[in-house]
Amino acid sequence: MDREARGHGVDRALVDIRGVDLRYGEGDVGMLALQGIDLTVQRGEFVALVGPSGCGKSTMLKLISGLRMPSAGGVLVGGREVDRPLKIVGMAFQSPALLPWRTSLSNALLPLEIVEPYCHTFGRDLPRHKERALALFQKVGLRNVADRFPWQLSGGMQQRVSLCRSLIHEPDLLLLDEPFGALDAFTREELWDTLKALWTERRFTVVLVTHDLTEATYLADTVYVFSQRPGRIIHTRKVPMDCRRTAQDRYTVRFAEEVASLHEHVGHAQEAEI
Ligand SMILES: Nc1ncnc2c1ncn2[C@@H]1O[C@H](COP(=O)(O)OP(=O)(O)OP(=O)(O)O)[C@@H](O)[C@H]1O
Repeated sequence: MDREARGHGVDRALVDIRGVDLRYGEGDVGMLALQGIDLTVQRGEFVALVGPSGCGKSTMLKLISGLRMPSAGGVLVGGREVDRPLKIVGMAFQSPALLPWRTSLSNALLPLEIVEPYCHTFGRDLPRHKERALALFQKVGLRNVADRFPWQLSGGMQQRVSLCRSLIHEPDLLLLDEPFGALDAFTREELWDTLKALWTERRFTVVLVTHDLTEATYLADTVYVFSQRPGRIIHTRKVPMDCRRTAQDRYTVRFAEEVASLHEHVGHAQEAEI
């Protein structure tokens, strides 16, 4: 497809997934996890992937980050075919997975120690990196925890450190796999606003996997609903920004209708034959 045919929108795409199938394993023991996926994420867009358990949402993140290659079709990130794990990606998961022997600050700095090009000058740039990490800590509501170890922090604090770690190298693309799934409702909602504020300020591109339709509606510009395995996109929903600007918007009829509509589509996905 030439540039004209792809149109202006696709030219701004950071992630462009075309006709992708992904199969785990070979032959009779192989299993088709994703089928015929076409999905474009624009630069600065916030996208959520929802759908039944096992429909291939996390597999989508593995494809985008280059941890898995498609069995058919192609994945472009920043206009380049993804053929190896990407460096421009930040990732956070349901488990914060912090290293217990490192302090919070040292955990947050980890990507700078191992990701190119930062790793080459890590020692020299450490004071500057620390300053940046502490500023990020402030932004996500972490105070006086830099020298504490993960086991001295609450789950919510650990997840905030994990969020800082995923953003410290200023990635273009943030991939989030149910990062708030294990938190209590109050902390989870606080972190939605933390993430929203960071995204509004920095406009990185986000792909969020979640089971929480309120979370998807509140945070994402576009929500993709996946079918049961093999995962296909069965519904694409643009969420109007004016119904999700502030936490109070979540209690409006308009917002509730958005969530209810998504719920219906996920319900159809769950009922559908495999
Ligand atoms: N490394 C792997 N090898 C074989 N099968 C796998 C592998 N990883 C995932 N699968 C299978 O692929 C399918 C999709 O898994 P995936 O984790 O992407 O789903 P998901 O939608 O993220 O699920 P959940 O919502 O439960 O986290 C599942 O059936 C899973 O068992």
